[in-house]
Amino acid sequence: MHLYGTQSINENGHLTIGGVDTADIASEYGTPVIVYDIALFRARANAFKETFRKAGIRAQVAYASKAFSSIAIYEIAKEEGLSLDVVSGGELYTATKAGYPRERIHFHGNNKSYEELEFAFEESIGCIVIDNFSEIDLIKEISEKRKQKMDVLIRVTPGVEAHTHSYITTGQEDSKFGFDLKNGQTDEAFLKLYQHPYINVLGMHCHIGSQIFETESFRFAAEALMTKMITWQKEYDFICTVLNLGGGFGIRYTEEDKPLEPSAYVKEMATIVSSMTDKYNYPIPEIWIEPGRSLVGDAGTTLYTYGSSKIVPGVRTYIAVDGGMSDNIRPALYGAKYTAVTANRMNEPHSTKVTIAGKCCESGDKLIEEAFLATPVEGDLIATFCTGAYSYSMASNYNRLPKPAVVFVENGKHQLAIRRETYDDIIRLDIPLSNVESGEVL
Ligand SMILES: Cc1ncc(COP(=O)(O)O)c(C=O)c1O
Ligand SMILES: N[C@@H](CCCC[NH3+])C(=O)O
Repeated sequence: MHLYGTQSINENGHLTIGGVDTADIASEYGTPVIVYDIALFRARANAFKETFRKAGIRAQVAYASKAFSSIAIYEIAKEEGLSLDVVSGGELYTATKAGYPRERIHFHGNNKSYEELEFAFEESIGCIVIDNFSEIDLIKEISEKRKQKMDVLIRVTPGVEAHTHSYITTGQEDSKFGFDLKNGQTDEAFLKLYQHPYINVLGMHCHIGSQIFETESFRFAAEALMTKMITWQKEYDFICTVLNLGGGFGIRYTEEDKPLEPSAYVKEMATIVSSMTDKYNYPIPEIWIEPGRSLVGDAGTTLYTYGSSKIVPGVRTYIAVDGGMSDNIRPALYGAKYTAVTANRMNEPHSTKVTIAGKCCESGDKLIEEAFLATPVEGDLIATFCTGAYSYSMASNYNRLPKPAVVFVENGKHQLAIRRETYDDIIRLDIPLSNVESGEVL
């Protein structure tokens, strides 16, 4: 059994995280509940930052907060000195509520609205990552109207195919994100921007995909972007000061996943950047990265209660838990694999093969097709590991299930970070027809 971060087993045979008994968390906050190991998040953040520091590379590590966005996690990211990647007005708003230093906020998105961009200007954020030609027009319009400067990066698709699930690759040419590097779009975007009085092009950005376990694709991407930067120096005497290579660093969901140390990726990036800058006598740019999953993924554990079961003779035993695809869509959406344990009986052999099903009205609502648990007893506390990234942030109210609570643990203490939704939260936007003035009813 593989435990993550501060996870351990106490004298009662219970799973503990951050020195806190998961059975206590379940009884205090109910289930499902997502528990974040904050010490592990801090360690992961530090590992990236330290690698750059030791290599003597000027860098920014931005937390790609689409993986898990909340005021509390932004507060921790801020404490750790991370920059922040946001992809919507909602994430930006959350960051402002967390008091995030505006100069460290980077704004992404392939269809930022006028209002979202204006919000970014109002907040004087650190940089906007421009994704397409319509956005260039909007940014020009807003910056000229406000007479306000803005730093930008140009997002490009370098034509790199990362080896991962096709839905989570983003760097290939046929992608909805960014300007194509090879067909002239990137140059066209650059020419529209680089002499603008209010727009300051810092450099280029790419993100080639997610859950990547090799460094080669990052090398190809860095090489492709550096080559373009060198061309712009020759042709327009323009120097990019930032090279942003995105996120995508893989984590261990199951034993089949073999994640690399942050240093492996950083070394690869640094090697190619320094060899090309040496060769072409180009000033070394700052390297920015945007890890999401690799900062929060394995720091999150979801606790569920096992309620009912069904045996399909000769086929499988389903055990159903009190959450499902509503709090973790990844198995249904990507066929993502997870591991689980019986958190209240950790010392018992985990040798009973079951399928862990959710409670949504959907046959595909299976969290783990083949899980090995202690012989299941109704009421067991089932923990699924590595649910810190893209679970809560992709959660829904399908079947009008309330979203789970989120609890942070560290050094034997626990703290509610997002309260469990109530039924009233779920109906709060509903407008009963019976409320409508008579005469206007459908
Ligand atoms: C632009 C960008 N940056 C960073 C990330 C974070 O990726 P990951 O969570 O795989 O590190 C994503 C998501 O894939 C992204 O689209
Ligand atoms: N949501 C995806 C990753 C998408 C990353 C954002 N570009 C996942 O769960 O793996």
